[in-house]
Formats: sequence, C-alpha cells, structure tokens
Amino acid sequence: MERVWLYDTTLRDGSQREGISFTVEDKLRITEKLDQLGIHYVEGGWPGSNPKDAEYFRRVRRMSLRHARIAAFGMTRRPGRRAEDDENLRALLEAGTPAVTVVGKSWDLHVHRVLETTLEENLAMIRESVALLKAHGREVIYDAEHFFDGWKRNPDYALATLRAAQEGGADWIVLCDTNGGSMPWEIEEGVEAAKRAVSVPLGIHTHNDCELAVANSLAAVRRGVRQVQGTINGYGERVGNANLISIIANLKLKMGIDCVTDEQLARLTEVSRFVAEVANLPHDSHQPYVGASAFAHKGGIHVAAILKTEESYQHIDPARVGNVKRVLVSELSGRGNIVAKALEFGLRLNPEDPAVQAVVRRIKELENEGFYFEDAEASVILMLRRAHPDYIPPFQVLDYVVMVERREGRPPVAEAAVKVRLDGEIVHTAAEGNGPVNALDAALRKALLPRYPALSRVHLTNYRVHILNGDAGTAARVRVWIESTDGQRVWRTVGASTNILEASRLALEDSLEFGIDPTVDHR
Ligand SMILES: CC(=O)SCCNC(=O)CCNC(=O)[C@H](O)C(C)(C)COP(=O)(O)OP(=O)(O)OC[C@H]1O[C@@H](n2cnc3c(N)ncnc32)[C@H](O)[C@@H]1OP(=O)(O)O
Ligand SMILES: CC(=O)C(=O)O
Repeated sequence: MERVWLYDTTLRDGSQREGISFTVEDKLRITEKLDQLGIHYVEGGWPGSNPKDAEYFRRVRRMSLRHARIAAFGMTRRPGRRAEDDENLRALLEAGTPAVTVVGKSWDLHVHRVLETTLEENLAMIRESVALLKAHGREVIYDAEHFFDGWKRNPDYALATLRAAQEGGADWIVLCDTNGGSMPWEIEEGVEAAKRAVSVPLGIHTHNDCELAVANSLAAVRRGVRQVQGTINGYGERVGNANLISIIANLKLKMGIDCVTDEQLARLTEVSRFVAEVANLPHDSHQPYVGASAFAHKGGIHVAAILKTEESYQHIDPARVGNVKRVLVSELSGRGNIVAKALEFGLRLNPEDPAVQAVVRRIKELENEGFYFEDAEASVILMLRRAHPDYIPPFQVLDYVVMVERREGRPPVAEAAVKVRLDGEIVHTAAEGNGPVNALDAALRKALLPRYPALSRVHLTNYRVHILNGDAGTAARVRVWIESTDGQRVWRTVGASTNILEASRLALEDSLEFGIDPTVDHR
C-alpha cells in the first residue's frame, strides 16, 4: 500500500463549529499534540481572516515541530484583480508557512451566483493564485471546493478547474465534498474522473452531513487519493468534518496503511480527549475507538465471552489506540461481570463461588428498586465482601435520627445522632451540619475517626440525586450517588429509597466503609 499524508484542519474547519473559539494559546497547544501524533500537515487558520490567526502564524514559527508542516489557508484572488494585489493572498504569504492551502470554486453555480463572475475568470483566478504562491516557494495545496457537486452538475467545468490548479503548479489537488451530501460510490466515481483529468497527487476533504465523511474519505483512499484532510473528533461547521481520529485508526488498523507509527497510534485516545478539553466540549463517551464506552461491556453473555477471549466482542485490542476495556455491572450482568469487576479491584473470585451468584441476584433485585451500579463499583465490591461469611464489617450503623429545624427569622439548622457498632461496642455520637446529610456525615465521622483516623482524608467530591418516578411527586423514590476520594483514589457508591436521607445514608455508609479498608486497590 502506498503512503497516505494526514492533513489536520481542526484549527480552521474545527473552529467553524458552533460553540468553539480557540485562543492562540489553545491553537499552539493543539499544534504540539498533533505533531506528537505524527500528523503531516497542520492547518493553523486563515491569516487574512482575523488578528488571532495572524498571531498564531507569527508564534508557531518559533515552535520546533518534528513531523508537522504548518499550512496557512485562504482563497483564490478576487475576480477582476491581479493576484499580486489581492490582500488575502498577501496575508497568506506573510504567514510565512512552508505550505499554503488555497480554496477555489469547482461548481459553476458558485461561479455564476456567488462569485458573480465568468467561468473563464474563475479558471484564471485559480491558475494565477496558485502560480503566485508557487513563485514564492510555497508547497501549494489546492482545495477544490464543492468538487463533487460541481462534477455531478457540470463535469467538464469541474475538471477544468482542477486542470487550472495543475497549470498553476499545485503540488496537491484536494477534492472537497463541501456540503457533505455525497455517497461513497459518488466519491469513488469523482476521484476516478479527477485521476483521468490531472496527474497531480490527489487529496480528499469531506463533511459529515450524511454521516459518511469517514467512509467517503476511506473510499477515496481506496481509489488512490494520497492525502486525507479531517479534524480531531470531527469538529467542524454544521454537523462536522471527517473525523481524523477514526480515519487514522481505520487506515492503520483496517487498511494496513502506515500513516503513523504504533506508538503514535497509541496516543489517539489522549489526543482526542485533549482536544475536547481545550475546545471546552465534553468528550463523546461513545466515540468510536477513543470514547470511554468504546470498549465497555455490559451484557452478561458478552462479558462471560471476553473473559475467555477478548476478541470475541472487541474488533481490536483497545490498547492499540490508547483506550481500555471496561466491564459494567448492572441488572444485565451474569457472574462474569462480577468476577471481572472484582478483578479490576484486585479480588480474584471463582465464578462458582455461591457469593458471586448471590451478588448477581441481589444486584438485579436492587436495580429493580432503583439502585444503579454501573458507575458505583465500590458498592458492588462491598456487596461481594459482605456476601462472604467471614467478612466483619468495620462498623454498622444501628440507628440514626436527623432533625431539621427552622424558626422564624433564623436560618435552618440540622442535627444528627447515630448509634454505631464498632469493634463489638456501641458508640453514640451527635453532630450539627449545614444540612441533614452533612449532619449525618459529621455524626458518623465523629464515631469512626478515633478508630479509623485515615478517614480524615476521605471526602465527598460529588453528590447527585436522581428522582426515579417523578410522577409520584414528593413521595417519589430517589437514587443518591456519591463520589469520594482520599486524595489518591476515587470511588463511587449508590443508595436508593423513597426517603432521601435513607438513600444518602446508604451511599454514605458505603463510601466510608470502602474508604476505611486499605487492603483493596480502590479505583
Ligand atoms: C469551504 C470553506 O470552508 S472555506 C472557509 C470558510 N471560512 C471562513 O469564511 C472563515 C474566515 N472568513 C473571513 O474571515 C471572511 O469571510 C473573509 C476575511 C475571508 C472575507 O471577508 P469579506 O471580505 O468581508 O467578505 P465576505 O465574507 O462578506 O464574503 C466573501 C467574499 O469572498 C468571495 N469568495 C468566496 N470564495 C472565494 C474564492 N474561492 N475565491 C475568491 N473569492 C471568493 C465571495 O464571493 C464574497 O465576495 P463579495 O464580497 O464580492 O460578495
Ligand atoms: C475547503 C473546505 O473546507 C471545503 O470545501 O469544505
């Protein structure tokens, strides 16, 4: 298989997504990451568009990049103007990049109705703009905007625009499915037509309006295209561009094209999540290859099978793209899920152990009562421990009372009293709090801290309440989910009840019990 060059346009096309606004600093950080990923071209932006992009090009020159060539993006000269006098082309040259990408019109509709010029003048605009950039020693990538739409309506003219770019000296001609409306077979036919019309190496640039951008890019590669343009996570205007993350994984792992090294491929998840973070967008947990759920297994039958052989339900080894396999525990679990989850926490269990079967049954019953264990692994591990006949819990809450009082003109106060069995003794404590859960937590800690001083490091980082049957109004059943940390490890627990305090107590008690036991590697 021949080589394929990766061209990233996150900093230009990606910033056209609604909701994204990169700072110059953001763009420089992303550039560095893309370079580490082994991207061959990084399009930094449009220097003729705004001061931020112009500053990016000034600053990126000082970066020492190992793989990436920086490209500046702009359009062909305006109609009726000399290329030398066109301010956008001047800004492109002033950007001082080794590569320049210039976009021109391939579709006659655009020439007549958008540029409002003649077909001949558009050909001259393309030829002369490319030639000017070449005369200044740049590597010139010509982006044929709307190539596929143009080729479908007026093939002769669309192909004539490619020839104009070739005559101007373009190093690459990139066929764009700008409106994202093409089907894979139309892409293949368009690429074949372009191959017959010009001899310059071809590239592909697709948009995802029919959810086909990745498939269309791969179809073009199969037809001989040698450059693929896309954005990290598919960020882009409207519904987005071709997702370069999936394209890289597919080229390397499915098509055997060595576009990045194995080590670079293993950074794919990190880069995808990094760019989401910088873009201030939640990372899509269901994103193929790199999402947190991309290799998450929930169905009992699936988990039982992957415990025997992982390829039974995984199309690749997740480590190849820097991701990890995960096992979820829920009412859809079998014994395999429990055994696998326990193993993640350092507990080796025999699936034939009656405790395992008991926990599977209990999880199904509790989920029916409103518990939800998928993201409350610590509560699952505690159930396993408690199911064992020799397990002695570090403490047991026997009784509790919580009072909330509000008197006219004064803020509400909460007070809790607990009765706890600890090392065979009964301990009574009471404490105040700024709310009932806080008071209960304080009273419990007062009882436990003298015996378990390590609990002073344990604190809640998140507390969520989910109403399970809102139609029942104030009588609704609620689920309380707590995330805790001891500064090193993070764990999650759950409780459910029609009483919000009881649900909180269950989740809180699990959180503290899990936090006490230092023998288990909590994650
Ligand atoms: C397919 C793509 O994604 S291309 C990238 C799209 N991205 C952007 O547009 C973001 C950056 N753009 C900008 O900052 C501004 O639009 C600028 C600086 C480029 C131009 O701004 P203005 O001069 O105010 O023009 P405006 O944006 O209103 O209109 C675009 C003009 O470019 C012309 N034009 C569009 N494509 C081309 C082209 N390939 N070659 C020459 N002229 C073109 C249009 O006909 C229009 O001309 P008109 O003003 O005579 O009607
Ligand atoms: C060049 C470009 O971004 C497009 O045609 O979609």
